Amino acid sequence: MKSYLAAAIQMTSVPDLYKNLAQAEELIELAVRRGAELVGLPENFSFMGEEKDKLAQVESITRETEQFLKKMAQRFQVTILGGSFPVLVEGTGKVYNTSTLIDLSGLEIARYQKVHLFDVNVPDGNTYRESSTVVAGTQLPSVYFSEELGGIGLSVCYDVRFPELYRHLSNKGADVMFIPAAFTAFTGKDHWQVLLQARAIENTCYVIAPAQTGTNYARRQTHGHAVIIDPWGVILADAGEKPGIAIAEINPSRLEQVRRQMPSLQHRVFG
Ligand SMILES: O=C(O)CNC(=O)[C@H](CS)NC(=O)CCC(=O)C(=O)O
Repeated sequence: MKSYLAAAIQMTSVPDLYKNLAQAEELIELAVRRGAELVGLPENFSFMGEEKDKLAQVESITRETEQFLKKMAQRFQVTILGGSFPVLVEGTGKVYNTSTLIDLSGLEIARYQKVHLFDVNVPDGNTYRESSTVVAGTQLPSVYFSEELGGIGLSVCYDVRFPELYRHLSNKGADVMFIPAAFTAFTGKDHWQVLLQARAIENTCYVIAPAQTGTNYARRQTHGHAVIIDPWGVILADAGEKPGIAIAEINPSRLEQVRRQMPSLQHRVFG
C-alpha cells in the first residue's frame, strides 16, 4: 500500500438522472485535478426522488449509472466507488440499494447490496420506509485488496449504526472503509460525525464518507459534511454544506503508527 489522496464527493442529487451524472462528472474531474486516486460518490448519487419515480425509471438509472462509472474510471484513470444506485431484483418489483467499486480499466471489483434498510419515523415528522421499494441484501460486504490502495471495505449510509458490519470488515483486513450516505438533516446534526468517528477509532481504519447535501426533492433535506477521517478519529477534510469534495491523504505509515499507539484490534476478546 502506498500513500495517496482520496476524495469524498458531496452533491445534491435531484429527480433527474442526467443532471446528477453531469454534477458527478464535474466533481470527479475536480477531485482528479487535485490529485485524488480513489474517489467516492454518495448514496443514490444518480437519482434522489420519490420512490415511485425512481422505480418507474429504474432500468435506465441502473444502465446509465453503470456505464457512467466505467467511463469515468477509464477516462480519469481513477478507482471510483459508485456510492449507491438502485438495481432491480427480478420478480419483486423492488431494487437492491447497490454500491460498486470500479477500477482504472473500468472493471467492477466489488459489489455490495445494502443490508440495513432505513425504516424509521424521524422525530421531525418525516417517515422513511426504505423497505417499501428496496430488498435488503443478505451478504456481509467483502474487502477488496489493492496493492496500491490497501484493503477497501464497502457499506452504505444507515449501515453506519451497526458496528458489527465494520468489525467484520476490519477482521477481513480493511484499511479504508467507505460509508457513502444520504443522511437526513435531522439525524445528521447529532449522529453523523459521532458515528463515523466511532467506526474509524474502534477499527483503527480510515473512513471515507461521501454525502448528499441540501434539498434533494420535496421535503427531503440531507445533512452534507462529506468527510475523510483518519484511524485516530481525526477529521482530515470536511466538505461543509455545499456541493464539493473532501480530499485527504490516506497514509499507510499513519495507519501503522496509530495501530501501534492504540493496539485495540489486538485486544479483541469477543471477535
Ligand atoms: O431516500 C433516498 O432517495 C435515498 N436513500 C436514502 O436516503 C437512505 C434510505 S431512505 N437513507 C438513509 O439510509 C438515511 C439514514 C439516516 O439518515 C440515519 O441513519 O439517521
